[in-house]
Amino acid sequence: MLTIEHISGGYTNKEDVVKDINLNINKGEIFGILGPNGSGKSTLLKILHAALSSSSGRVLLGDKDIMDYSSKELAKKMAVLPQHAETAFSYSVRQVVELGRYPYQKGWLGLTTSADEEVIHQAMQETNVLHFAEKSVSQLSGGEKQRVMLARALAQEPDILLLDEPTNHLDVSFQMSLLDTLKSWTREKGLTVVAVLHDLNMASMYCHRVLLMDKGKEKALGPPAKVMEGNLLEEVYETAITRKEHPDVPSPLLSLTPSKEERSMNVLTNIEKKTTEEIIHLSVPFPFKTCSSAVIGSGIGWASHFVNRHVPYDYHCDNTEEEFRQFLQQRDIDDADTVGMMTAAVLEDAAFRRFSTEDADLLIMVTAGTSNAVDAARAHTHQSVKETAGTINMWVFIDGTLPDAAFVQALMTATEAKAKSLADFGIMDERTKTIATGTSTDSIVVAASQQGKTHEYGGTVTPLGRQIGRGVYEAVTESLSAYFRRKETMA
Ligand SMILES: Nc1ncnc2c1ncn2[C@@H]1O[C@H](COP(=O)(O)OP(=O)(O)OP(=O)(O)O)[C@@H](O)[C@H]1O
Repeated sequence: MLTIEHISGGYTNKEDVVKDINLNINKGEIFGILGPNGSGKSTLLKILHAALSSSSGRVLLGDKDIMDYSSKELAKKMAVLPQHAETAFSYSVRQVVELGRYPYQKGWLGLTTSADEEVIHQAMQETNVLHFAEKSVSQLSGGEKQRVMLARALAQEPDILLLDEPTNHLDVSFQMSLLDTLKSWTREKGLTVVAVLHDLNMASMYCHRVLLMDKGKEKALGPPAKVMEGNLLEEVYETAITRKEHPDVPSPLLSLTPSKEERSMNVLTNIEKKTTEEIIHLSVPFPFKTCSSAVIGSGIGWASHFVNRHVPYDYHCDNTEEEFRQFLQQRDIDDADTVGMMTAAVLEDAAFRRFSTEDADLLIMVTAGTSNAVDAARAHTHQSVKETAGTINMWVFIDGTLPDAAFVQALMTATEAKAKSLADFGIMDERTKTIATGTSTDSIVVAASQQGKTHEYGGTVTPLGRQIGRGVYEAVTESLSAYFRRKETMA
């Protein structure tokens, strides 16, 4: 629909600002133009709608060069929402939107027909500006003005909508609703949208394809999943950008990383530890990145407090998480900054391991009880029973930087080491009469300072994994020994 053939251009004869851009934009596509400040995005957009002529190359709309269209003809095909939309301040919202119909009006009087009125009404409805249609544009907020200008562009009934940073005055809710609306117009009306966007995540979520510009040239072109590669973006934007995957849709999610403050040395040696009959509470001086199955703070997150709470065997609560949050709040522990677990094991029997070697700097804590011992391989053969709070809880703190894969590998290594300890004790799943691999309510957190040494991997034979495997095995074994001793004494 829009063919851009080797376009170069700029503002003076000296140097082109846009250099040799060559691409096609398809009907019904949302096409994003990305790039740092001054990379030529707005200039390219101006060339696309003939507001600026190119020094070489050409832009075809259909089969025809855009320079061969009259301005009225072009305005019927293409509407533009510029970066700094000039508004006639004494005009009402309705009058501004009416200006969008000028390409269709005949004669210098420019009378609007009832068909025009209908289009104007619809454009105002779709941009949600109808309720202030009679208000002066000068009385509107930046975001409201933006919507009015969009309504004016829509009133042109264009095939292509060119937008220069359309979301820059809009709050997140309006940004999403604008882009959702544009997306539905591309599907329902076959509208084509070309938008300069600064927000990489919006571009990732809404654009079919993006052009990443750098110093006037194409740096990358294609679907967001291909173009939005962390290293490429870091190179172009000269800033630390991390790519993750969006939790709900298959689009990359880009996050910026502020420069990190100087952190404390020997953080695991100076960790604050408080143990009572009721809780083990460890605090680190700054939040650690956590990957956990705990009651509080499960999943991936950040936490500075780690709580292992003793509860009776018959502990029962309909809303365990809520009750636990209240428990923490009553003790002045910030529940939003905590990974919290429960156990029926006696906290005095907790086992700690601390290794600070060239390979890794880590601290491990384990409490263990085996009343719900289960063989994971055969659990399917018996009905689940009511779980009591007998549990193996494991904390693995690492002073180091772990990518996500290393977190997952560390979890695997720790779990395997725990299972080995149970096997060495010959702990049985009472229902299947086979060796148990854990208990049905076990919990784990791997917490990393995300400073200093990077551990790319945490598998069993990696430098980090070896220490985790050894430490967890030893700590589970020590804690289980104490548990059995206690049981024997009580018997
Ligand atoms: N009217 C103008 N006259 C002369 N030079 C201009 C003009 N407009 C822009 N430029 C220059 O052209 C270059 C590209 O500007 P352009 O506005 O296209 O960048 P951009 O990628 O849209 O930037 P931003 O993200 O800051 O909006 C810049 O160096 C800018 O100074």
